[in-house]
Amino acid sequence: MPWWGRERDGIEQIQSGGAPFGQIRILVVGDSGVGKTSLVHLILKGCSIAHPRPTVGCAVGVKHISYGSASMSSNNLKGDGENDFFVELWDISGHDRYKDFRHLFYTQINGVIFVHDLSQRRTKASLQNWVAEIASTGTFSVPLGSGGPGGLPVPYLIIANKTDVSSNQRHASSGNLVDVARMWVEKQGLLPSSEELPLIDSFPGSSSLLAAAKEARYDKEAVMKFFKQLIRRRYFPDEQPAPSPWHVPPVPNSEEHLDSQFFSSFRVDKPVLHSQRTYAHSYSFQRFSETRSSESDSSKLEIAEINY
Ligand SMILES: Nc1nc2c(ncn2[C@@H]2O[C@H](COP(=O)(O)OP(=O)(O)OP(=O)(O)O)[C@@H](O)[C@H]2O)c(=O)[nH]1
Repeated sequence: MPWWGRERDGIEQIQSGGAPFGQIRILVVGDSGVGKTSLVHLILKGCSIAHPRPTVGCAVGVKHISYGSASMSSNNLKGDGENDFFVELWDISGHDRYKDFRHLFYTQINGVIFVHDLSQRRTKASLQNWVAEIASTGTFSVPLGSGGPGGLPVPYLIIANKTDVSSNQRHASSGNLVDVARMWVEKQGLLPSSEELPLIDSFPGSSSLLAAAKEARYDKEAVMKFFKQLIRRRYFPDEQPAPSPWHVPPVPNSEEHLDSQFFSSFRVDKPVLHSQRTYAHSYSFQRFSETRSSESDSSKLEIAEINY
């Protein structure tokens, strides 16, 4: 079958004219007001949003990125080994009024970005509730075989926001989180040297995500790596890095475990993106329903599966 006619796991057919090769879906969740919409706007547009409105239900933004794969090098449209993908960012309202039906948006998830507000400690603690809610009601694309922390079977990223209004908390808590995150990646052998890993203690100085965006000096590389990892997992599983021989410490439901996924540096990337629209559509995909004995399986999650 010719490459442009191949369909696998929802891959969109490629047509001459630049239709995307495929798409991945990422939920952006966290309590109301932590800054999810601001973050999505920043990722999509490369600039801050002055007065974000509270999200009604869910808003979907789409980022268009290129991904290069060895298997595409000889037959891709561009001829340069890269093809285009859509990254859907599903910005879920954190307001309680949507609690009863927001699970309708948890369909065919490839990854999750959790956002919390450093000035509101409870927003970090409540990430566990978000994990549990998504794990128990969501359907997942390319789920991890053994389940993940809290039963969440897809890779995730945690972003701490509002460092400007909580510089004390930031310094008290995030430094060692970044160390742990760096250690993870280095042990994975994913990066030849730590210089290539943009894991710094949040934004430079005491600036916030918004301030950093205003000054156009935020580092988005970690987020882009996350996106590309999800593309690879879905469309090029044969190109996954070799599994790591070591595992996540057995703390699947603890805050510390979530902390260890704290990647918070950003850098400006060319804003290619574009559409943001209100989404009020529910799908009826098959639910992911793998049976797992969560505690033991979760504790053995391969780092390679959930890290960059
Ligand atoms: N000081 C500061 N304020 C921020 C930052 N990020 C977002 N905000 C503000 O926080 C408020 C809430 O931001 P949103 O992006 O709407 O938060 P949300 O998580 O999408 O909220 P919901 O739609 O209710 O779930 C807005 O007034 C933002 O301007 C930041 O880094 N620092």
